[in-house]
Amino acid sequence: MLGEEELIKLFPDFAELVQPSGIDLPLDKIYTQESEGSLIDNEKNLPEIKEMEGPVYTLKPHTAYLASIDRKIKIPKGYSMLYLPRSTLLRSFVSVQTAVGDPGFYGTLMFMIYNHGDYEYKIKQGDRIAQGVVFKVEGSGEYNGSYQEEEK
Ligand SMILES: Nc1ccn([C@H]2C[C@H](O)[C@@H](COP(=O)(O)OP(=O)(O)OP(=O)(O)O)O2)c(=O)n1
Repeated sequence: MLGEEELIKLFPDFAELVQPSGIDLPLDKIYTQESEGSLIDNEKNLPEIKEMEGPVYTLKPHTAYLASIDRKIKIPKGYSMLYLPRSTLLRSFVSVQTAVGDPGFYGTLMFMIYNHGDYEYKIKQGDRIAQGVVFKVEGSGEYNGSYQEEEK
């Protein structure tokens, strides 16, 4: 796992968010689900989503949302990221569901937030919701999937 000094060099856009062994990831926007979706024979049909009005978002009980992370991220080739929820959210009955950040990925991270509680939960744009931890990958390939964006 990489520490602060390496992370600042590899993720300069996130310099002020670097922690001793990871990078804090701030919430940008929250989206609601607006239609059905499917995954059949690797044919993806993502549900339509609608941006909620911010900057303070109210998460209804027992409801799932998508959450985009502030600023685009570039994961350098040879490194992979895993995303873990901020424990304050877990202590508040809210989970952040994530997956793997592949070597070479560039774009906006999109996580799922679920309010497991019986009460509403309020969260503001800019607040940190997860921490990314970075690992060196031996013999790494490079991501070129459907969520890759073009670097400017
Ligand atoms: N919770 C997450 C986890 C990852 N990613 C980003 C970084 C990953 O490098 C990229 C692709 O993630 P996956 O490989 O998990 O996605 P799929 O396998 O579904 O997509 P593809 O078929 O394009 O590989 O999406 C994301 O936006 N949100």
